[in-house]
Amino acid sequence: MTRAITATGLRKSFGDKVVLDGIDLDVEQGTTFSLLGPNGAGKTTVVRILSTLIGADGGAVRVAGHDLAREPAAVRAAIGVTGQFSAVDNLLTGEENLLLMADLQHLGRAAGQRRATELLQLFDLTESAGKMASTYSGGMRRRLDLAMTLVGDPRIIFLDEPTTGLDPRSRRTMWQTIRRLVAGGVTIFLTTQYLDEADELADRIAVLDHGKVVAVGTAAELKRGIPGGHISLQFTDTARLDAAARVLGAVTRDDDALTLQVPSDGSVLALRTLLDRLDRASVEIHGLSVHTPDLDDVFFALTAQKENVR
Ligand SMILES: Nc1ncnc2c1ncn2[C@@H]1O[C@H](COP(=O)(O)OP(=O)(O)OP(=O)(O)O)[C@@H](O)[C@H]1O
Repeated sequence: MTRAITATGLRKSFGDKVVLDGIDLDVEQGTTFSLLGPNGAGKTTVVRILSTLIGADGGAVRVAGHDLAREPAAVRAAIGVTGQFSAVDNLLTGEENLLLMADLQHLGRAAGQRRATELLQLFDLTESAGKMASTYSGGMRRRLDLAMTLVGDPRIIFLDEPTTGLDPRSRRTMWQTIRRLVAGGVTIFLTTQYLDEADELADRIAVLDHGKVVAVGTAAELKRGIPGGHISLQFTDTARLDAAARVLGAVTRDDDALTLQVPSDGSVLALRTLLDRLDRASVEIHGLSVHTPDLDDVFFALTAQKENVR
């Protein structure tokens, strides 16, 4: 697999505040990579460095095959960036915003117009193309913002919290757009605070906390890597609860709710073994639920409670 982005030992401080403390990242071409982390963990700082907006204090970075320190212009030509704050000019129409972007990228009048028309269609903005951007909803503005990023047909796109503030329907539309781009071979570097978004879109996820990558892998690998899976059993009375606790040994019990929690890897085998043991001891259960760790559990297990503002 070809690498779209590699970063090794990336470091950045603002004054005496260490924001990135030697992080490594590795993103394959044509995939979605998500950087997760609490507020202030350093996600935007990573995006700003990888997209040449600010310099790093140390480390080596290659983007689209180019050394970031030596060939920033070549990196800039290969990437698109949409930040947390919209680049849309409110005093222009949607189409004019796209044409302005095409002009800035020296696309030429005819090619620029073609690209603008194409992107307006792709982002479902054709009908509102002639309206002032100030009249657009938040979701339309986000779509226009992303369309503007795509004018130069970048192969690597940095999306810094692209769905913050969007309603559920607009988020879904943005997710579909991102999937379509990746299907077309584009690499997406996505920062988000929404765990479901990373779970839904990312091929690989890195969790950033206090300037360090504390875990990296697929969502499934991250979930397997933390404890938290358990089977919860419910009983009709304390006698049965006591009997089950004796049979099963190391359990967490909640007498008020008449439940026991048994650690489990979530496999069918673990469930069957547990039920067999209760069966053999003739202990009847009233209800049962299996809890496998989700990305929320991963996030809470891996990131510190203390806010990342130092
Ligand atoms: N230009 C700057 N000068 C000083 N400190 C900065 C600067 N930019 C970022 N920081 C600090 O660096 C840390 C990381 O900020 P960053 O914006 O990268 O975090 P983040 O993970 O993107 O957070 P959020 O999820 O809130 O956007 C924060 O403590 C922030 O205050």
